[in-house]
Amino acid sequence: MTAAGMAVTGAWRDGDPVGRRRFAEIPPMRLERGTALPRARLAYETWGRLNPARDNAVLVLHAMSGDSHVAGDAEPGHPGPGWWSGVVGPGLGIDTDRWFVVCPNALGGCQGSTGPSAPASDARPWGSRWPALTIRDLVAAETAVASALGVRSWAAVVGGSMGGMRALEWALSRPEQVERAVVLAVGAEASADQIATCSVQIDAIRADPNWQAGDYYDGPAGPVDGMAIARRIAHLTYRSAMEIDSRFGRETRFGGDPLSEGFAVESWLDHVVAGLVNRFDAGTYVALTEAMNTHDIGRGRGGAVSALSRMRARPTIVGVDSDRLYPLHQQAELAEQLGVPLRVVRSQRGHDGFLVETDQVNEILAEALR
Ligand SMILES: CC(=O)SCCNC(=O)CCNC(=O)[C@H](O)C(C)(C)COP(=O)(O)OP(=O)(O)OC[C@H]1O[C@@H](n2cnc3c(N)ncnc32)[C@H](O)[C@@H]1OP(=O)(O)O
Ligand SMILES: N[C@@H](CCO)C(=O)O
Repeated sequence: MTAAGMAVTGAWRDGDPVGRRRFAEIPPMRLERGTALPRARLAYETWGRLNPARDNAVLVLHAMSGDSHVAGDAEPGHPGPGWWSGVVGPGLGIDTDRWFVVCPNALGGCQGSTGPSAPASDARPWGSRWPALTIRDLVAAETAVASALGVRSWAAVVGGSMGGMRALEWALSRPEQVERAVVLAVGAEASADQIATCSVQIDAIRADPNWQAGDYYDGPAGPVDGMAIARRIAHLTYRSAMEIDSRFGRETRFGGDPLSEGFAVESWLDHVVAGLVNRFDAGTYVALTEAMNTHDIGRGRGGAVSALSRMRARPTIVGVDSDRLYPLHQQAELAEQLGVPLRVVRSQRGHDGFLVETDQVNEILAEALR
């Protein structure tokens, strides 16, 4: 299970290939907890064209480990294809022949946006000095991208999981700027179960001696073992027990003796976790996971029901029937409170169903954007 030999941080660094990323400067901002964030930027990518009326812009928001590369092939700076390349593109659910699609890397991220691995004013990584964020801070930062592009309002804000948290917050905090909100695989607030699951992941990273209180960037090794454990925990919550059991059963690593070589499911976890650890920064993992724990659309708004009653955007609420992390009843409650039908993705793939069930997601998105 050792992650020895992995990179200290998978964060994007100045000098790495920029690819199609562009950058929006964020003016100094006051974070929700009162801390000042002096200077920051968001990396973003766009597809399609903003029309002369500037009314065809769609903001797509990624989940915790995603980035700005929502569509297209692998390219310099992005070793894999876009994380929703089956959903965003010409003729797809978010049709880039019609829509001007914008996808920013979240504040606190590690793929070009300012986050713990990025240089602070003294040119050293923020590390332990990085301020705690809320989901509302992420949304406040994203307004800089709209300003940079001259987008006054979004025809739609679309996101799943942590992206869905931000889509909800965009619609509630800036109602005049969001015409449609498409919210997938999330609820109105982080539940105790979700907070607990996130907290043990943070604990695993912080318990790694190479975490160094968040100031590991100059050291020989980052907290790769802690992050590998965190991602194992997370990945299991992203998939369903039914899928894992039916895919792997008691199959062994190499088809031989289970008493000597262990199980195929362990080898799968090793593989998917190594991918994440190599491309992602532990400081960002902690910062964004903590931000997800703050998710609560009702905070300061008289509770979730009161908040939702003020929604002006046309909502589409989508859940995955086998999601054990953000279970379907949470989307059912959102849909009921908003008075819209719940859209259900049928899948064995659990929470990740919103990423992989592209046919169903395309159909729902095409309808939501019609
Ligand atoms: C909205 C967002 O922004 S999220 C951002 C995108 N998310 C991520 O990138 C998170 C990490 N990735 C994932 O969670 C997943 O890859 C998904 C959800 C995107 C796609 O899931 P799937 O295609 O079902 O991948 P799955 O979990 O089956 O893993 C397949 C990999 O495991 C490997 N694998 C399968 N069985 C085994 C095994 N027994 N031993 C070792 N490796 C195995 C496959 O070869 C494949 O490898 P590859 O990805 O290098 O080609
Ligand atoms: N697999 C996705 C789902 C999280 O919601 C991710 O890693 O971001």
